[in-house]
Amino acid sequence: MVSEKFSPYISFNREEWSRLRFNTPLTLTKAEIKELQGINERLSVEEVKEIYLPLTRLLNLYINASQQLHSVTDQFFGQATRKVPYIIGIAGSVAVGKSTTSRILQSLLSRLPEHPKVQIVTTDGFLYPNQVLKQKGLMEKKGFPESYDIKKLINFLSDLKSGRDKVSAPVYSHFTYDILPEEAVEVEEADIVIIEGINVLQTPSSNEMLSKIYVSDFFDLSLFVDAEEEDIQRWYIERFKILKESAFKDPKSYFNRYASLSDFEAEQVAAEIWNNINKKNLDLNIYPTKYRANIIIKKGKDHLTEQINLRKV
Ligand SMILES: Nc1ncnc2c1ncn2[C@@H]1O[C@H](COP(=O)(O)OP(=O)(O)O)[C@@H](O)[C@H]1O
Ligand SMILES: CC(C)(COP(=O)(O)O)[C@@H](O)C(=O)NCCC(=O)O
Repeated sequence: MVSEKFSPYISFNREEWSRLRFNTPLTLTKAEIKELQGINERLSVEEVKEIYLPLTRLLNLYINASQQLHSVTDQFFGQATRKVPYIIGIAGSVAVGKSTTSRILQSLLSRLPEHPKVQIVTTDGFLYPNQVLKQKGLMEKKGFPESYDIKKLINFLSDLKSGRDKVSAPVYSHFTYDILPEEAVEVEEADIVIIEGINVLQTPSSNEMLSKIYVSDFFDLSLFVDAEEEDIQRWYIERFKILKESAFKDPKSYFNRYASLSDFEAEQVAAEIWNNINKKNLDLNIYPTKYRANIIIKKGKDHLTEQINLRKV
């Protein structure tokens, strides 16, 4: 816990934060609101207006400031350096809403007057394939730090920040529950890249201090999506039940064996996976990274943001 008095963060409740929208030039037409709801049909329009528009305004100011810094550095060198993307890291538990947050920000940031190209890369693509996880005895530890090829992720970020025009990342499928060996996501001439994943604020454990480089060293800004554990568990179980009625029904789905479960049985199975894997990972490896973030978004029971903490320095 960071004590209020000495906290490096300024805290805003929902109302205080929503006032910071001021006159953000972003207005949302009905069509745009519809498009945003396509990201997540349960997303409330108030949440977008009161939380995400002020956040977009702040990110825009940060991005502009970083571009100015880039241009004074060029002046100092007396020559133009290569343009590099602005990188935003988004961390938080499994099922806390990282993908939803990333997609809302992608949509709003790409509407800024400069129309930046915004791409999302999820770090699950850097998990070892199931075959390797099985060999290492890590199938029950998917998402734990040791289940990721962090060197590969660091190399990817390093290529991105060194100004390469085109960088590719591996792809993970929640449907097959494995890496898709034939697929890759290309990041090409992006202005902003959102790196989303449970592990993005983690530091190497002392026995793997081979590299002193952290994933977050490549971030211009980081966000932690936070909520109470009991709420996240509920969202995890709800999502599992929705998947049981949709994706799991496909015989090719990894979880097809769960498609015929009753709702009650599905709740038991999801709670078991949550408690044995994701909750342990949250307590051990994810919550402890929260105060490394520049911005902490704390959501309440119904996914509505209750508090935003903004790092002062
Ligand atoms: N802002 C939101 N409003 C309503 N529902 C949300 C919101 N964010 C996430 N959810 C729901 O919570 C669950 C987890 O969200 P998701 O973005 O998939 O999490 P993560 O990427 O962290 O695993 C999903 O069922 C999603 O629909
Ligand atoms: C692949 C993940 C580690 C990544 O989490 P995400 O980025 O989707 O929040 C997670 O979805 C996962 O598979 N955890 C293992 C236990 C489970 O099946 O939920």
